[in-house]
Amino acid sequence: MSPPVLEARGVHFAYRGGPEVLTDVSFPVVAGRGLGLVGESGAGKSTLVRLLLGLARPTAGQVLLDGEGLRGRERALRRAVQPVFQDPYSSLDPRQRVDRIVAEPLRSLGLLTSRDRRAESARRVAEALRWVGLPEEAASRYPHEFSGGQRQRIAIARAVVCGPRVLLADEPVSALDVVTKVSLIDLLAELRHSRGLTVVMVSHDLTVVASLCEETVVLEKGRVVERGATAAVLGAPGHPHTRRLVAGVPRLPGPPAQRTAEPPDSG
Ligand SMILES: Nc1ncnc2c1ncn2[C@@H]1O[C@H](COP(=O)(O)OP(=O)(O)OP(=O)(O)O)[C@@H](O)[C@H]1O
Repeated sequence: MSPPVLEARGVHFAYRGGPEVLTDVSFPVVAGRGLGLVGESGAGKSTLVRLLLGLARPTAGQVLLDGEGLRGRERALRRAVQPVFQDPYSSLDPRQRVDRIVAEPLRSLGLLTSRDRRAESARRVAEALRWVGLPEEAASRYPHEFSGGQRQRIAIARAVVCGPRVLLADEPVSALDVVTKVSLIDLLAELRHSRGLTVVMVSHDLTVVASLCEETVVLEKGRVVERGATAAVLGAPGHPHTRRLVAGVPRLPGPPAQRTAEPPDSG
């Protein structure tokens, strides 16, 4: 059996001089199975994302890509795992045009190999923009010319342009209004199928996790307190922390109860 595409194995982490913020965290990311990372603010989700992206090293334990440690494999990791961050305003360089922003992974990973690299880059950027539902002419514009939802699409185009296997999304929709949020979730679901992407998603919003992820890992104060199939973890939570998270999901009020029809006046 092939190893998980990505795995945290006995991961511990402390920021310099600080207390441990992740303790013995282990879980596999199985190719094709979306994984949600949930937990209260400060639980360590974003820190874990940084470790999974190789932006910081565990103080003990390991992050594995295809069953092997990351040391010396930074390029393979970047090729396989691409991030999408929360804030579509700060994550795109306002001085660069969209074509340059989206092509960045192609350039930095040395993936433009044909003789006419400009043409190859333009073709691949146009293709990525199409995958995320943006018109080709978006390539020649600047980030400030787009709405928040469109900017997040640009960030997703940049993430998928190099054909990664995993999209690691840290609160990718939490800065957006509900309608835009739903359309982006639909886009991520579609990319999962059309591009064969495995999505790992950090979200405060359990409904987002439930709609996109087959597996869920629940973190509390840097420890995994529950993990498994999302339907089981969120549907019938076994740990008090998960029960609190589930109980905190706001529910829309139902339609007003229909007034029972008055019996016809027989009088
Ligand atoms: N750069 C840093 N230096 C020191 N401590 C940090 C740093 N970043 C985060 N922490 C601490 O690490 C712990 C975990 O933070 P982290 O941001 O990973 O949690 P989180 O679950 O992503 O929270 P949120 O949902 O609010 O984003 C917290 O106690 C936080 O204060």
